[in-house]
Amino acid sequence: MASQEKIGVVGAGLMGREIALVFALAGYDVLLCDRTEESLTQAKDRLDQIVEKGIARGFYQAADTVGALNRITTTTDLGRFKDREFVTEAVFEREDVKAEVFVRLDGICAPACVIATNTSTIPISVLAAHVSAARRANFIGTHYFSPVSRMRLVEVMPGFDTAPATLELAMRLCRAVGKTPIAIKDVPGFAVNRLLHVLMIEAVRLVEEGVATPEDIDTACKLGLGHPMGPFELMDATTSSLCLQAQEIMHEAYGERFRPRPLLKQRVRAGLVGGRGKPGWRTPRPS
Ligand SMILES: C[C@H](O)CC(=O)SCCNC(=O)CCNC(=O)[C@H](O)C(C)(C)COP(=O)(O)OP(=O)(O)OC[C@H]1O[C@@H](n2cnc3c(N)ncnc32)[C@H](O)[C@@H]1OP(=O)(O)O
Repeated sequence: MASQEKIGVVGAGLMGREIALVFALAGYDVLLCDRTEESLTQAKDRLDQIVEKGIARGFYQAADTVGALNRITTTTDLGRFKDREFVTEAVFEREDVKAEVFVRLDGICAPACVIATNTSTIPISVLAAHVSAARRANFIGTHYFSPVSRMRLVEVMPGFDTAPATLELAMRLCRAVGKTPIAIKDVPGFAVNRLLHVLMIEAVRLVEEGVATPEDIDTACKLGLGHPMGPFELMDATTSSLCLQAQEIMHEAYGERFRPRPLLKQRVRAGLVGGRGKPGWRTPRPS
């Protein structure tokens, strides 16, 4: 078998840790970096849970998962990325936070290393401006969907200066880890988030107008449209704060049709954002 690329993932949160897992399950050697040992331990615990559940449900063979988990090395030292050949950034969805990571990676990684970003809304060419002109040929967007271990789509976006070989490599690696990549033009929100947030904004508007409850709207989407989860369950799973951020970026880019609803803004300011253990639209406040 031809030697596989050495993979790096920066950010061990909801997306990064599972991106690391899918590469490791496909046999790749993965280095996963985050700022603190605590977040790395949390990530490993969560991956253990995902794998355990996956084995019980017949998605994975127990023997394969032991090897896969062993193929993920964790570190808080980005300096160790100098031997990596394909690095995916999956840190907080803010340009300044991502920019800091790109500047550092650009200085550490070999010239041939490809840097991919898992941004969901920020244009790739805007993020590519934070690496050197030479690196921009090796810079690309690969947008995974949550939960990454289960969702098969990856949107792949070349920026203005991305080389065709970088696009080919990204598409090949996505397929090698069992995903279905689609090549998308580099616009804010790409394709999926533009579709998703139109639905989410209208769902919140229905609640504001008292037309239906979040629970009934989720039921409507599941039983009437065949969606696996309703928009409020999905906002809770991905967090309302991340949804608001995405809508703000797309509102700035496209105007009125993505203006975040006042109720969503108010709930985020009140801390009702969802996510694990936090109250959301459908997850109750602790009594
Ligand atoms: C934010 C980004 O830019 C864009 C996005 O990622 S948008 C999100 C797109 N994702 C979706 O629409 C996923 C919708 N969900 C599904 O299709 C189904 O739940 C599924 C196929 C993932 C799993 O189905 P199924 O196995 O029947 O459900 P279930 O076992 O209950 O769910 C698996 C786990 O994934 C979690 N989950 C489901 N969707 C999630 C999501 N979008 N984000 C985070 N967690 C999610 C569930 O809470 C559950 O967690 P647990 O293992 O701790 O209990």
